[in-house]
Amino acid sequence: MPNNDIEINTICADLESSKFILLSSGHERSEQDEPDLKHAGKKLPKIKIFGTGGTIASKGASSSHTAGYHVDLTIQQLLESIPDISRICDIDYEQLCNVDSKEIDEHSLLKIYNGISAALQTFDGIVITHGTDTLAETTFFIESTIDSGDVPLVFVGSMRPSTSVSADGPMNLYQAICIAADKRSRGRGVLVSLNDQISAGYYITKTNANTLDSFNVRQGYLGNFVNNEVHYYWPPVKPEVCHKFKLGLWPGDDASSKSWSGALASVKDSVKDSVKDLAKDGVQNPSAAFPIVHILYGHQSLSPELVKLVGNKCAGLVIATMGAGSLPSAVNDVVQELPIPVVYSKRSMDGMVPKANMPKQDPASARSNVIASGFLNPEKSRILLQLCLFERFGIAEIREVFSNAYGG
Ligand SMILES: NC(=O)C[C@H](N)C(=O)O
Repeated sequence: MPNNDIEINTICADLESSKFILLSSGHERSEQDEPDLKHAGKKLPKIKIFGTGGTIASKGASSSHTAGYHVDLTIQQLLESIPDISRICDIDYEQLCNVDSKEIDEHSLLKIYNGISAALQTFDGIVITHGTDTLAETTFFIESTIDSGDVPLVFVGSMRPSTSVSADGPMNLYQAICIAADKRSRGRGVLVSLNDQISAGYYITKTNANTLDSFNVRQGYLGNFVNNEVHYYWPPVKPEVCHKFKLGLWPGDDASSKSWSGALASVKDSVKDSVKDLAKDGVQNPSAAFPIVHILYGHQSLSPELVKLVGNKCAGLVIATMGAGSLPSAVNDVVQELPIPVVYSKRSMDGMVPKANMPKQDPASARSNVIASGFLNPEKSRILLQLCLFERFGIAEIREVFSNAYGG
């Protein structure tokens, strides 16, 4: 069958972007292809697709280059590279930003948060394209801050740029849209679709910097996608241990119940600066700014001076400890003198930091500032601590939140 160009009608309000042509799908259709809901007289699900950049939107110098590429494609161009989906869903698309995910910061997170929050009112499923390097941080943040009810939020990226031989982006995107449109994806919260696997955004971690099989999820994959079929291994479920924060609410200035005056002072300063920047960028909800939390990497001869220096420049600190909470005694001593909460995470990919391994402190004391991260890695611990500080939680409440992840 010839591969004719196909016209897709979308539900964009803007006429200019409400149609696009599939220039070259490279895909011959057959009776067994994706279910044709449109011609079965069924109402098509409405799917919103947000573009944020990443390798999936990148071009390299030649078809054999899989490194040294740059972000260059818009979400509209990405959609033009996938097979016709007009028989299974109506789509609307929007570019939120177009960057390598190393550039995703609090501003971009808020744009993604605001985009998803608004789209939840109207759409049956939402797809977000994203670079893979920090994808797990964004999915953790979104699962922790948005209750999407039944609406699936499917994040997708790729490991090869669009220009490479066997680029994985188009298939990954196609699968993500099919997953978002599939009724069986409802009630599962934030999902990640990559390399034919479906995972929970809360648990996923990037474990390989180069291969197509770049993500790993020790809690197990939720399902897979093979030849236009979505398969789930489990009924709908959301991560039980996830603490939900309400970003829209700024609790005001009454910090009377909190014992962390040092941390709160830093929080206030960082909030002031961030609010200015956010307002400049025209981001809605500028009050939702985040306190600064840094991460330090533990190693032999880690300098207590460095820990002190960094600890005095932030509202919270995460340390990737050696083993299950190990740090040199001199570092433990300095940490306990800091006026901020310090989360002990781990540099090992697997396992957890239990609270039994924290340096001995008097839990009743206002100075007991060390918290175990449980199974959360340093980058997820950082986001969780930021959210706790944003909510102006005191040390006991922060501990309680981390205890969901079996730390505390
Ligand atoms: N595979 C990728 O998407 C990596 C890229 N550097 C990014 O995170 O944006």
